[in-house]
This record gives sequence, C-alpha cells and structure tokens, in this order.
Amino acid sequence: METTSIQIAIVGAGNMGGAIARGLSKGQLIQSKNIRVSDVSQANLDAIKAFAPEITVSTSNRDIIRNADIIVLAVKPWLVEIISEEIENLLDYKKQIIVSIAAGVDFAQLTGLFSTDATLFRVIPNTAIDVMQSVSTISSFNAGKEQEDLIVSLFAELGKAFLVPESQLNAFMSLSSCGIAYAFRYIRAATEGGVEMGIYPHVAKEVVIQTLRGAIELLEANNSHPEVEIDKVTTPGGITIKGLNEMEANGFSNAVIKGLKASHLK
Ligand SMILES: NC(=O)C1=CN([C@@H]2O[C@H](COP(=O)(O)OP(=O)(O)OC[C@H]3O[C@@H](n4cnc5c(N)ncnc54)[C@H](OP(=O)(O)O)[C@@H]3O)[C@@H](O)[C@H]2O)C=CC1
Ligand SMILES: O=C(O)[C@@H]1CCC=N1
Repeated sequence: METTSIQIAIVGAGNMGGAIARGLSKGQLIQSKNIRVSDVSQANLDAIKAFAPEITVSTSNRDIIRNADIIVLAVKPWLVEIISEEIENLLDYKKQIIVSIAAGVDFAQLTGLFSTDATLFRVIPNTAIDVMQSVSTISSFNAGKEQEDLIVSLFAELGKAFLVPESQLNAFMSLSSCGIAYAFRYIRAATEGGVEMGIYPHVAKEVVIQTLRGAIELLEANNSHPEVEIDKVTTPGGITIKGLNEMEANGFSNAVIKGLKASHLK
C-alpha cells in the first residue's frame, strides 16, 4: 500500500498520542490530512489543530476510526477495554490494523477485547517521541511482513524502531521507556554534583548534557564498548579512576541494573 494514501486514527491525544500525531505530520510517510485524532479533552485537540491545521480532530472515537487503515490506541492501559467496547462493532479486521501503545496490555488481553482474527501491534515508545528521538519497540500478532514493515517504518520516522518478539517487549520497555527517566536522574545527580563544586545549575546542566552527547557520539563513531572509551579517560594514578571506583563502591552499576530489573514487568 502506498503510504501517502494511508489513513491513521489516533485515539487519545495525550503525551504519546499527541506526539505521534505531530511527529507523523512532520514526517514524509503520512499526509497530515490523513491523520485523525480523538480525545475527551478539547484542549488537547485544540493544541494539535494549532500545530497542524490539516489534522482532523474529534471528541468522537467512533467517528475517527471509520475507514482508517491504522488505529492507534494511545490511552492509559485501564481505558483500552472501555475503548474496545466503544469501537469494536465498527471494526473491519480484514482491513484495519490496531496498534496499542498501552504498557502491559498484552496480545492475550487484546485478542480477548478485539478478536483472534485481528491484526495487532504493540508499540512501546518513550517520551522522546515528542522530539522524534524515541526508541519504539514493536511486536506483531497476525501481521504479514508488509504490515510489519509499514508499522516499523512509521515509528522509525519518530526515532529508532525495533521489531521484537512480545516476550522481549517488557525488557525493552524497562531499558528505553523507563530508561529515559533513569538517564534524566543521572543528569540531575551530575548537575547537583557540579553545583556542589561551585558551578551555576544552568551551566552545570549544559555541561552534563554536552558531556553525554559527546559520549554517545564517540560510542557511535567508534562503534566501541563503553569500557574502551573509559580506558582512554582513566590516566593511571589519575583522578577519573578514583571517581569511578568511588561510584562503584557506592553501588552505581548495581543500582542501575537493579533499577532496570525492578521496572521489568513479568
Ligand atoms: N508515558 C510514557 O512514557 C509511556 C506511555 N506508554 C503508554 O502510552 C499510553 C498513553 O500514555 P500517555 O500519552 O502518557 O497518557 P495521557 O494520559 O497523557 O494520554 C491519554 C489521553 O487520552 C485521553 N482520554 C481519556 N479517556 C479517553 C477516551 N475515553 N477516549 C479518548 N481519549 C481519552 C486522556 O484525556 P484525560 O487526560 O482528560 O483523561 C489523555 O489526553 C498509556 O497506555 C501508557 O501505558 C507507553 C510507553 C511509555
Ligand atoms: O512508568 C510506566 O508505567 C510507563 C510505562 C513505561 C514508561 N512509563
């Protein structure tokens, strides 16, 4: 199917649904006039309309899903059942693809709410989707290769997309969707350390951000392991190794790994 003719309906225009609508409208694959968004909040819909007037907005979930090729469910997990009851009798499972971004709502639940004949995707983005730098982890159910390629290509426009078996989705969610919060906590901690050493907070934050950007670019440019890059910093008998050893003595790596595992849904 030519992506330029694809109609997409997004139910829920909050953090995620709003960012997906805005991101797709900026991208090349879906035309803004083919994007429809619904929400109970008129203010959320007004914000989307102000961003891209060609996007259709509505407070009726049923109105936007009619004739849509792809229906994205971007509401809180406990609302997926309510939405399914509202729209189920309008769906054409032979033609329409359902994409749920609800964390923790698995295919067993989704097939119970919709149909075992439905073509379903679960997509787990992170909040950087708002700046088109998401990690979006994707699993499929009843989908052909062409449909998988389509959904991956849409989310690849909004950052990086990984197609994985559903059994791995929760681990990826911990690493990327929760992980972005852990990255922010590192930035906050490092900034506070800078302030304690006498640097203004806004300057310390800028320094930390640029330091992280440099670390990422080095890893990508050299395709290297983090420890290889660390070895280039740690002068024997120097100060960096003292700092690293103090951090490890205070449980740095252990805290990160335990935090990731604590957020890994089983
Ligand atoms: N935030 C994150 O980092 C991640 C979130 N997710 C998943 O994404 C989903 C959406 O999360 P997020 O965007 O943060 O949530 P939000 O609450 O920001 O967005 C959901 C939107 O849906 C609206 N809404 C509520 N009821 C209805 C309804 N009956 N019909 C249509 N719209 C409705 C809400 O309005 P109102 O606020 O007025 O109720 C809100 O604007 C969740 O299922 C979450 O698990 C997945 C990965 C990461
Ligand atoms: O914290 C949560 O439960 C959701 C899912 C991943 C990110 N936010």
